[in-house]
Amino acid sequence: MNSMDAKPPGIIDEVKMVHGGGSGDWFPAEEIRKYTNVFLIQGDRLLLGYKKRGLGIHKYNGFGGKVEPNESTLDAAQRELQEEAGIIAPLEHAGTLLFVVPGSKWAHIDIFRAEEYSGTIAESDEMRPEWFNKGEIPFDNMWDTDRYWLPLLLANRPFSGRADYEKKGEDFILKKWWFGINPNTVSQANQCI
Ligand SMILES: Nc1[nH]c(=O)nc2c1ncn2[C@H]1C[C@H](O)[C@@H](COP(=O)(O)OP(=O)(O)OP(=O)(O)O)O1
Repeated sequence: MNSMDAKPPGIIDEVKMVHGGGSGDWFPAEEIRKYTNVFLIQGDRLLLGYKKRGLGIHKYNGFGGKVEPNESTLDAAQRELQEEAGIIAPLEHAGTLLFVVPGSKWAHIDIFRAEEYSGTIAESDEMRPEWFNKGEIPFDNMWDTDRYWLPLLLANRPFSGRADYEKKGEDFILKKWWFGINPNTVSQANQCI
C-alpha cells in the first residue's frame, strides 16, 4: 500500500482515498475548534461568497464560521448562512474537512449542501454572494484544496479529508492533503449530525 493511501490522523470516517499529495509528516495534534461551511446549488449553478474581511479575505468560499458554545453544528450552519447571505435553507451534511496550521487549533469544518432556500440572497459585511456555473468555479481564487473536494460535494459523494498548511506572512502554503469517500455510498448524502 502506498503510504499516502493511509488515512491521516484526525480522520475517523470509513473512507478510501481519492486525492492525496504533498510531502513531509502530518502536523502534530492540537485542540480542535468547530466550524461550518454551506454551499447552495441550484441546477447548474453554485452560490459562493467573496470574502470581504478576515481570514481568507479575497477568496471565494461557502458561507460559514465558528460554532458557538451551546450551539449545535447544524444551528451554527443555519445561523451563519443567514448572517452572511441573508437566506435560510434545509441543509444536508456533505463532508468534513480538517484544516491544520501548526501552532493553531485544528479547524474541523462540517460542510453542508442545500438545493433550496428561502429569503433574498443579500450581501453582508463579510461576504458578497455570487453565482457560478458549475463548469466555471473559481478554484484559483479559493482555498487550495477546494478543487479536490468541491466536485465530490457537487456529485453528492460524502467525503472526509485533511489539509495541512504552513503560514508564511499572510499566506497559507499547502504542505500535504488527503481526501477520501466512503466506497459504499453511491449518491446519497449523509444525514445531518
Ligand atoms: N473552503 C475552505 N477550504 C479550506 O481548505 N479551509 C477552509 C475553508 N473555509 C474555511 N477554511 C478554514 C480557514 C479557517 O482556519 C477556518 C475558518 O474559516 P472561516 O472563514 O469560516 O472563519 P471565520 O474566522 O470567518 O469565522 P467567523 O468569524 O465565525 O465567521 O476554516
